[in-house]
Parts: sequence; C-alpha cells; structure tokens
Amino acid sequence: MAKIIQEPSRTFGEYLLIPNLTTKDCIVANVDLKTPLVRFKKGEEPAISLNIPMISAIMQSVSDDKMAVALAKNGGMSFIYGSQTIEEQAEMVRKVKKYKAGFVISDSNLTPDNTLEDVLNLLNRTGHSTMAVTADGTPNGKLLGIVTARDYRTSRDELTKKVAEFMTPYERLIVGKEGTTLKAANDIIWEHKLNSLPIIDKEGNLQYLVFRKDYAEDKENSRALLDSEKRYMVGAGINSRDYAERVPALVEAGVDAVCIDSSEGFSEWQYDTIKWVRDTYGDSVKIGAGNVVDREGFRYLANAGADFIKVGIGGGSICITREAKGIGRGQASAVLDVAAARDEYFEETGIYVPICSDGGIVHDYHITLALAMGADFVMLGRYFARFDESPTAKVKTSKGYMKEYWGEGSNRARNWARYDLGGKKELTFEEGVDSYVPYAGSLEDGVGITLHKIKSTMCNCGSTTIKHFYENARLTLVSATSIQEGSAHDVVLKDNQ
Ligand SMILES: NC(=O)C1=CN([C@@H]2O[C@H](COP(=O)(O)OP(=O)(O)OC[C@H]3O[C@@H](n4cnc5c(N)ncnc54)[C@H](O)[C@@H]3O)[C@@H](O)[C@H]2O)C=CC1
Ligand SMILES: O=c1[nH]c(=O)c2[nH+]cn([C@@H]3O[C@H](COP(=O)(O)O)[C@@H](O)[C@H]3O)c2[nH]1
Ligand SMILES: [K+]
Repeated sequence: MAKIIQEPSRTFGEYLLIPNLTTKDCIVANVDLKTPLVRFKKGEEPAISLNIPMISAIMQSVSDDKMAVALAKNGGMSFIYGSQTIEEQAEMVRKVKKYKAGFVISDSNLTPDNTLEDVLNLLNRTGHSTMAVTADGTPNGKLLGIVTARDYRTSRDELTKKVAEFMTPYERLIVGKEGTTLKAANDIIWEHKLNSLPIIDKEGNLQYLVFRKDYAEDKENSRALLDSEKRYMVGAGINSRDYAERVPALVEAGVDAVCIDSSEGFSEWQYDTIKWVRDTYGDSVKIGAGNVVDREGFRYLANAGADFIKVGIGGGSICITREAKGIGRGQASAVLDVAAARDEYFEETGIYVPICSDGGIVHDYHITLALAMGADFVMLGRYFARFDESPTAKVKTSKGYMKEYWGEGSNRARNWARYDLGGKKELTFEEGVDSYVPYAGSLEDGVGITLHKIKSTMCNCGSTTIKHFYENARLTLVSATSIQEGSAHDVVLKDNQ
C-alpha cells in the first residue's frame, strides 16, 4: 500500500526565525561564513571549504568560466554546465584555472575587415567598449590593433567603414610583454594614461587585456576562493552517462570538484558514477551527487561515497518538473529531512557529508533560512543569472533591463545533444522554461548585500558561525495572515501614487 506522509511539505516562505540573545561580540564583522564543501571525518578538516555558502547552478544560462571567476573572487564556487561537449567544458575549466587576477581574456574581438556596424553589434552584445583587433578575430590571435569608443563617431561615420580604417593600429599601441606582473602593467597604465594594456607573447599574439580598474579590485578581495597554487577554484557538472570520458578531461583541465547534475539522484546510475570515480581516482577527485529530497535518498548517495549531496526537486524558479512528472517536495521540508539524515549519519559513522539546498531561493533571507535548517551551502540559478557576469544576453524590455534565464530541462538547453531519456526523441517532454530575470548589476555588489543581510540575521540569532547558527536556530511556521502582517500594510505607499 502506498505510504502517505501526512505532514504537508513546506517551503521557505512559510517559516521565520525567532531571535536569540545577541551578545556584544555578535557583530557583522565577526561573522565567519566558511562552510565545508566535501565530506570529512570527525575531528578532521574538509579538503575543500567555501568562504561563503553559495555555489552557482550547473546551467548554460548561469555558470561559465566568467561567472566562475567572479564567484570564486567572492568566495564561492561555480559548477560549469555540462550540457556542452567535453572539450568545450574542459576548456572553460582550464580558463578559470589559468586566470590570473587582473589579466582578462578579451571577449570582444574583431578582424580589420569587420565594419563599424559589427563594432556596434558587439558592443551591444558584450557591453564592452574595448575591442581587440586580431588577425583571425580570436582572443589569442596576432594583435593588429585596438578599438575603443573614442575611435569612431556614430553620428558621422558610415556603418560600412572598416575597422582597419579607424582602429588604433599595433604600431601606435603601448603593449606589455608576456610575464609582465600586474603591478608593472598597472604602472604602465598610469604612466601612459591608458584605460587598458594588451599583453602579447613573443610572437605578437594577444594574451590578455589588463584594465585599470581590475588591479584595485584584486587587491581588495580577501574572501577569494583559491587553491594551494593561488588559482581560483572551480567545479563542473557531469552526468551519469559519459563520465568515463568527461571526468578525466575535467581533471586534466584542473577541476576542483565535479557534481552529478540531475533532477533526481536516488538511482543506480549515480551509484555507478561515484563508484567509477572512487575506483579510478580514490578520494583525490571530489564528487557531489543528487538531487534528493529525503533521508533514504541521502543515505543511498552517502553510502555510495558522495562528497556532498544536493537537495531539491522541482523548487527552482524555472522548474516545471512537479507539473510535468508529479515528483518533488517543498524545499524547506526536504532540507530539514535531509539535514536530520546527515546528522544521524555523522553520529553513526563519524563522517560528515555536507548538503546543499538547490533551487527555490527567492529572497536573500531564504538563504539564511536554508542555513538555519541545516544546509551547509546553497546552489542558486536565478540569483546569479541576474548579474553582469552571467553568460546570457542583457535585454531592454518595457519593464526595464532583463537578463535571459532558461532551465536545463527546457528545449532551449536540451538542444544540446546529451539530453536523451533513453527512449525515442518524440517522447521527451519539457521540464523547464525560458525566461527573463530583472538585471541586477555586478555580482560583487549583489553578493555583498546578500552576505551582509545573512550576517545581520545571524547576529540577531546570536551566532557568528554557520554551525552555531544551525545548532541554535529557532524557527516558527507562519500563517497566511502573519505573512500579510510581515509586509507593509494599512498604509498607502508613496511610490504607487
Ligand atoms: N532540480 C530539479 O528539480 C530539476 C533539475 N533539472 C535539471 O535538468 C537537467 C536534466 O536533468 P535530468 O533530466 O534529471 O537528467 P539525467 O541525465 O539525470 O536523467 C535523464 C534520464 O536518464 C536516465 N539515466 C541517467 N543515467 C543513465 C544511464 N547511465 N543509462 C540510462 N539511463 C540513464 C535518468 O534516470 C532519467 O530518466 C539537469 O541539469 C537538472 O539539474 C530538471 C528538472 C528538475
Ligand atoms: O525543473 C527544472 N527544470 C529545469 O529546466 C531546470 N534547470 C535547472 N533546474 C534546477 O533549478 C535550480 C535553480 O533554481 P533557482 O533558479 O530557483 O535558483 C538548478 O540548480 C537546478 O537544480 C531545473 N529544474
Ligand atoms: K529514483
């Protein structure tokens, strides 16, 4: 007979935190958000910890190399999407590991044969006014010149005018040689009043651009997530089919952790994937698995050897899995149940397997609630898609600037070859939507505000670490009317006049 869990499954919006005593040392500056990413034994330190409890979703519209660098700079980790070829994904990982703070691989590139119209289209697409002109139009081709907004006048110049006619040609450029330190590059930038400095190799190929502002940023960032060689850390999504080819390529590229990306992870496919990684690499390759929503799913993957386990089915902003398949669970109930299972497992085995709440974070305080409920960190899609650094287009709409955001289960994402239910193509159905999210500026600013809110709330609850917060948090369910009470009510807002 079917078993029925009588308690309805609940989501974050149905809970609030009750403050605990705030002692005088409980101030935002004292809050440490460091959190384990991978399993560890009682009394030992995890091999990898995050400096902030946030990772970015394994999605085409969220996590590429650019997002990975921006997030690692701020203490979190991106898992680069797996819905692309093995070579393309490994190349993104390689770019992050090769990234030198302040040295940017040019993303706006032209050939001398391009036209002013191409320049304007590129500007529209990337938002970057400094463009490299290379022989083959690639980021590492032979450098022939630079175009900036000062090189053309849209009111006067013909759209058909060739880049060769108005670029600053190589002979007139000031360039840095390969091996130039960031400090030296910055000195040249200041000395010559430049906005950017191209760095070239011995053959004259473009390597990087150094921008004036990046140097200051780099010096300020102390929460960056770095490996032992001071490179940014990065993860990557894998699947339970081509892992024997994909994982080696990612490891070769320097990936710090992989994660099996699936809507539903309580399966022998995932068990086999984890086992293959353990048999091939022992504990040296870190692997996350999921998603699960209950104790049974957690224990299965923990026993299989997963380094961390993701929680959440159907709660994502672009998700329609619950509608399409009728599986899932309210995100708060899922996290509470799995956190209890993790603690039970730790008691029994002395092994702590971190859990990640994946999807359904709408307000910043939902992250705080997820941590209070026992998540070690959260995975966010919509949240990160809104920033400059996400891979998608920024579009002007009647409701202001938006960024595109689509689900990995949408037809748009699945057009990539991997997707296959093992049956006929005509039998596939969509599990995600294609959408817009309001543009929200730079990741650094957005994450800064979010972290400040999380820390403030933790102080209200008398905690300066995530562990203490979880162990002491008191949560209350809220009624529909108390939710109403919680927003502005019985006043006429001036903005709406
Ligand atoms: N978290 C969520 O609620 C949801 C997430 N998604 C996202 O959509 C994307 C696709 O997810 P899924 O469709 O779950 O991908 P998936 O690759 O895990 O599963 C697709 C189908 O293939 C089967 N399968 C997996 N490995 C197999 C193997 N080795 N041999 C034979 N069959 C195998 C699975 O059981 C499933 O029926 C992911 O990025 C996922 O994160 C989609 C829906 C919901
Ligand atoms: O039902 C789904 N259909 C999809 O197409 C899809 N794509 C991603 N995901 C999952 O949603 C998470 C991101 O959720 P948020 O935007 O709410 O942060 C992600 O981290 C995934 O777990 C999907 N779920
Ligand atoms: K299953």
